[in-house]
Amino acid sequence: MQDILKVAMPKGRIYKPASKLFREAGLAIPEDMEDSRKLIIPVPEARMEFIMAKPVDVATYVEYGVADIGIAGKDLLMEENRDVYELLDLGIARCRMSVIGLPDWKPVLNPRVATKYPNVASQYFREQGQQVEVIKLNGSIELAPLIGLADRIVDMVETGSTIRENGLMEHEQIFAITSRLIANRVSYRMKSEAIQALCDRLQPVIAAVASASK
Ligand SMILES: Nc1ncnc2c1ncn2[C@@H]1O[C@H](COP(=O)(O)OP(=O)(O)OP(=O)(O)O)[C@@H](O)[C@H]1O
Ligand SMILES: O=P(O)(O)OC[C@H]1O[C@H](OP(=O)(O)OP(=O)(O)O)[C@H](O)[C@@H]1O
Repeated sequence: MQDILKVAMPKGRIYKPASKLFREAGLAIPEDMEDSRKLIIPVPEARMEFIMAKPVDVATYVEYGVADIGIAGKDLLMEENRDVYELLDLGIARCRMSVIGLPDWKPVLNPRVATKYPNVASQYFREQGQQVEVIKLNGSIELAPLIGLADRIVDMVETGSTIRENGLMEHEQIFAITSRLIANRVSYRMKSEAIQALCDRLQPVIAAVASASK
């Protein structure tokens, strides 16, 4: 009998494009899965079980093997550095990680940097040879330079409207972000057939979406 795959599915921003990708790959995933309050959703037709997760927790579930595979943004994979396999770049939820500040920002000694991504920010400035004080925030990061909490921020930019509407400027781009399909290391071996079959179904859909957006 074929294995049932446990999939950690991020709620929120990534959910729609990810579930669309799965459906286009021929997997019978209900469209309204996210609307319900149910957290574990079996989809026997697709031989899958979906675990509806907070995006930041997906890689944790996959590392610990309570989910065989999952979908996570590259931003969180870089920040969390979980021990998981990255199988596919799904090409969805595109944005970038950037250093942002006021347009008239001037270099200061030991600047304060506010971010949701303290590991990413520390590593970036370390590699730049700059000493900074990193302040961890959980949202509305763009507030920090406006209210004098930080000199700069490290945050995501997608359309650029948040920085524009707050009179901020993108100073440097650190890396590009898309969502990735990740797998637990043991599941990757034990359920290799089911995981490979899923990748084989997803790959042409990802390629078609990429070429349509060129
Ligand atoms: N404009 C964007 N801002 C933030 N994340 C984005 C953006 N565009 C795509 N993403 C991707 O979506 C993921 C975040 O999704 P989402 O905003 O739903 O979760 P969240 O950060 O936990 O949300 P919140 O804490 O606001 O509820 C990121 O990890 C990133 O990969
Ligand atoms: O370039 P844009 O299209 O404006 O998108 C970028 C914004 O989106 C994210 O915030 P989010 O909406 O997740 O809210 P948050 O402030 O609670 O993190 C991110 O932290 C930026 O603030």
